[in-house]
Amino acid sequence: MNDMGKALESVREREPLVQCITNFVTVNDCANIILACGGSPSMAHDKREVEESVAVSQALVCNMGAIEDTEAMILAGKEANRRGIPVVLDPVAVGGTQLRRDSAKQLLENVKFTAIRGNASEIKYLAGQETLGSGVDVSREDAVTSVSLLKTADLVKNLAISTGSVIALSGESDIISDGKETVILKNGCATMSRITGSGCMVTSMIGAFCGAMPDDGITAVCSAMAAMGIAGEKAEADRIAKGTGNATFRTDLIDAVFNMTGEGLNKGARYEIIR
Ligand SMILES: Nc1ncnc2c1ncn2[C@@H]1O[C@H](COP(=O)(O)OP(=O)(O)OP(=O)(O)O)[C@@H](O)[C@H]1O
Ligand SMILES: Cc1ncsc1CCO
Ligand SMILES: [Mg+2]
Repeated sequence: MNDMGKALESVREREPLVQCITNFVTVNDCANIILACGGSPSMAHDKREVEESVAVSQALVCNMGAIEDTEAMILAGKEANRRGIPVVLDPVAVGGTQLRRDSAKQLLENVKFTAIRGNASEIKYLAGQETLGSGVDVSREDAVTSVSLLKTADLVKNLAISTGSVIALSGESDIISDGKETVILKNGCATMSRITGSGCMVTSMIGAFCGAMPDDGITAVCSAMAAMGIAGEKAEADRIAKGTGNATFRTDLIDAVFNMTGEGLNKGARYEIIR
């Protein structure tokens, strides 16, 4: 993995246009977090225009939250693959319903993803494990503990090898692997799971970072996830100081990404690399 601070600086220099086909719940937050880290968002999602739209972008983000856009995601994903534009997948609630299981299968069969980011229930489902998560949040039983951390890191690494994608499993610790390097990131705070969309937002940021550095997926994904975690810690300190709740936390989280520097990212990142 290369320098995270430089990765953030390169997003700000290159201002990648990030085409997102995402859900109506968190779409505005995703657009604003892309702007906060230095990218430029486009949320066009109609199948009649996505190929044209992705052709002028530096990255594509496909988020399964609202599910109705699978056809548009495949059209856009294939076009991005043809052009060598990185594609990022957020498999929201993938194991939860037959429709989502089928959509994910179709997406993975038709599109090569640079990175896939999901919570433990979602990533474990993609790795072929039975999971208990049925909604968009991780189930208590799937959440990674200190006991299951290393075993889960193996699962993430193996999924990276079998898909050829950088896999990021988010949670109290984030586990990220490209099959060669596996990184455990320890930033963030529990309040991040008390707002909707912290996952969708970090996946959108991964899109921006991959757009700025398409040839260094592991650095792009780790840097975006560390930036999000550090921003969560800043927003949590603000929340405690002000006595506010999750609505203000969401705003403070986006502000903290906006105000983050490369140096702040390097100083704040807490991680270990397992080989
Ligand atoms: N308990 C926690 N401690 C530290 N960081 C956390 C915790 N829970 C979540 N996070 C952070 O929050 C972000 C979102 O991760 P999470 O696993 O909650 O995604 P998600 O379930 O897909 O969210 P959503 O679908 O609501 O957008 C990640 O950056 C992750 O590191
Ligand atoms: C709550 C919710 N429902 C569908 S998508 C979404 C956003 C978090 O994944
Ligand atoms: Mg999610």
